[in-house]
Amino acid sequence: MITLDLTLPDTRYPIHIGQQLLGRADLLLPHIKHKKVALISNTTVAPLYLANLRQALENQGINVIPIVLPDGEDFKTWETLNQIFDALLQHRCERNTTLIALGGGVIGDMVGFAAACYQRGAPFIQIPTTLLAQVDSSVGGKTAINHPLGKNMIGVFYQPRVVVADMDLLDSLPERELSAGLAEVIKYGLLGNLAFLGWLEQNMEALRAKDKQALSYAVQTSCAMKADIVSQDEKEHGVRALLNLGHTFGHAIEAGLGFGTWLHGEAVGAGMLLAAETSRLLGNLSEADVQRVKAILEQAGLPTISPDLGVATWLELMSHDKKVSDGEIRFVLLQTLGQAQVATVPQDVLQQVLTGRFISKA
Ligand SMILES: NC(=O)c1ccc[n+]([C@@H]2O[C@H](COP(=O)([O-])OP(=O)(O)OC[C@H]3O[C@@H](n4cnc5c(N)ncnc54)[C@H](O)[C@@H]3O)[C@@H](O)[C@H]2O)c1
Ligand SMILES: O=C(O)C(=O)C[C@@H](O)[C@H](O)[C@H](O)COP(=O)(O)O
Ligand SMILES: [Zn+2]
Repeated sequence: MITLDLTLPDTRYPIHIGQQLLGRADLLLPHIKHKKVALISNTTVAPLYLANLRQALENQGINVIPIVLPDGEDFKTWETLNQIFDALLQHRCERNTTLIALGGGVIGDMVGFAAACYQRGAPFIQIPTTLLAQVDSSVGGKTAINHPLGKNMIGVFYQPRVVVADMDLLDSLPERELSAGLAEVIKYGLLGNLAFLGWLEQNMEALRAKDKQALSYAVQTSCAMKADIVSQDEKEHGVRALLNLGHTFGHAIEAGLGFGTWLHGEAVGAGMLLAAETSRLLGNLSEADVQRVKAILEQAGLPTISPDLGVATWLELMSHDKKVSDGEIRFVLLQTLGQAQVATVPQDVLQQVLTGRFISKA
């Protein structure tokens, strides 16, 4: 096991990465101050892993309240959030009851939001069970639910007390979900670490075969980069926006097609290619660079052609992006491969991208 540290002005927390960690109550106990926890998961993950973790905690004298939510991005809503609050209140959970998120990014984002709101702030712990959640969503404290008009529109920044990423939990992860997680991993290479991008190109087969060493290295490198960025800019006033590479386009795909139609990682992957194409049209990337981005997405098993939403719909959806400032859409683009920046894009360039070769013609 290796442990990274995320240090912020008001808090710091460990990110444990390794194998056989799910039963390691000793990693959680220092962060659980009262002897009651709400263990929150979904109908897919709970049957696989909830009992194991529950037993480990109960063996230490912890009272565990299991809460099992419906599964899916389309359940990242007020209604599901309210189910958490109903259960917490019915079981007389207190302000000091720790909420544990056991699941992918949807569970993590909702449990974090619930924890931030419940009695004005209960402690919470992230136990990410997808690659995407292990490399990205469990770290950094962005929590949210969706709104029909846009992704993650209602939420707060609220940090977990500890993150435990167990590579063994990925054994049961479907191939499509693994690929979706790889999109966020590739994102780190593109936005700030060219050497890592090269490593990913060399090791993509091992990652897709769920080689534990390769996965562990990818999770460590991703979390180290995210922790470094978040520690400089917790609330996204500056450099943290770079973690949004591909997301302005990607969130439009998710909302435009209906949440859950394309996976978040798939939409981000296709969005990163649109960002690369935009960067080429602005003179920053070469055609070879764009083809390199396309190739690594294909290697990861990700789609590279975005749905044709129609330019007006694209623009309308992207106008809700959280980086919009004074009505102007701000994109994360590439200066070179391995270096990102936030920039606006002239309308004619945007029009070209949204009707171009990476948009479905069907
Ligand atoms: N807060 C952040 O910084 C941040 C970062 C990236 C993404 N996100 C959010 O995360 C969400 C996407 O997360 P995700 O890709 O983990 O999706 P997800 O949470 O929907 O999980 C994907 C699917 O895999 C299942 N699953 C989870 N773990 C499993 C396991 N070990 N074995 C078998 N099945 C398993 C889930 O039940 C679900 O069906 C999006 O809502 C996105 O907006 C947030
Ligand atoms: O942690 C961040 O910052 C990110 O932007 C990570 C993204 O991968 C993630 O999808 C995030 O939820 C998107 O943020 P949003 O502010 O655009 O909703
Ligand atoms: Zn993301």
